[in-house]
Amino acid sequence: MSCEIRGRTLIDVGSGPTIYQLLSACDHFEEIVATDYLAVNREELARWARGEPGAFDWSPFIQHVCKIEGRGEPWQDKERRLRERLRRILPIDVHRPEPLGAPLRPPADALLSAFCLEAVSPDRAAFVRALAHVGNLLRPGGHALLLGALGESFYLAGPARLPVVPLQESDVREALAAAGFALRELRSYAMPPALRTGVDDVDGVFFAHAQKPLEA
Ligand SMILES: C[S@@+](CC[C@H](N)C(=O)[O-])C[C@H]1O[C@@H](n2cnc3c(N)ncnc32)[C@H](O)[C@@H]1O
Repeated sequence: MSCEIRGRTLIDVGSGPTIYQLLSACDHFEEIVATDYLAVNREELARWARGEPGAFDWSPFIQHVCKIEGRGEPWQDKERRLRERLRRILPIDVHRPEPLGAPLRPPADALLSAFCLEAVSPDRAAFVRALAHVGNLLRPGGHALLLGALGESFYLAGPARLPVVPLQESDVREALAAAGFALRELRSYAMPPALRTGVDDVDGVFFAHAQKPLEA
């Protein structure tokens, strides 16, 4: 993560039941706010944060992240740090202009969202609106880091076939501009054949770093 992306609060939009996306980010913020629409996902995250028996075992993922970060940090230290910093797990609906139901106080220094906005938006116009809504959680000058699917129209979650709005890189670029963000970096990666397992029809993933402009 770029050394300029740090601060007091990071909000993760549509966390699901997962923490992989927070493992490196948690070193750069005092507080992590996780969010999800579904109570079942928030409860699973809370079980992990409390270290309850039976919660999903993220330790192999934490060990792997420590290895690729290459600082020789014991993985237990990172696990402890993320648990300490993950203080709030809140309900969210990105389709509302006020996604948390009330303003985040203080607004976040950075926003992270992985595979959420395109998965919950029925079309590109709704994706743009969702981006603008989550932008309301950020302070002026705050950073948005988005990870998402390209060219995906569905994914399977157990027996459910969930629709996704298929995006091209140009759609991501245009949506960020239309939602009022300044694009800093956009990278795309093609999905290697070995990862095309049939649980979705994703073509690739994008990584976007954008910034909310400073107020005039
Ligand atoms: C594909 S999952 C991604 C979860 C996680 N970020 C990850 O990378 O694995 C999309 C998430 O969006 C959540 N979601 C569904 N509707 C939503 C809404 N209206 N607002 C915010 N999140 C929503 C789902 O509950 C789900 O956890």
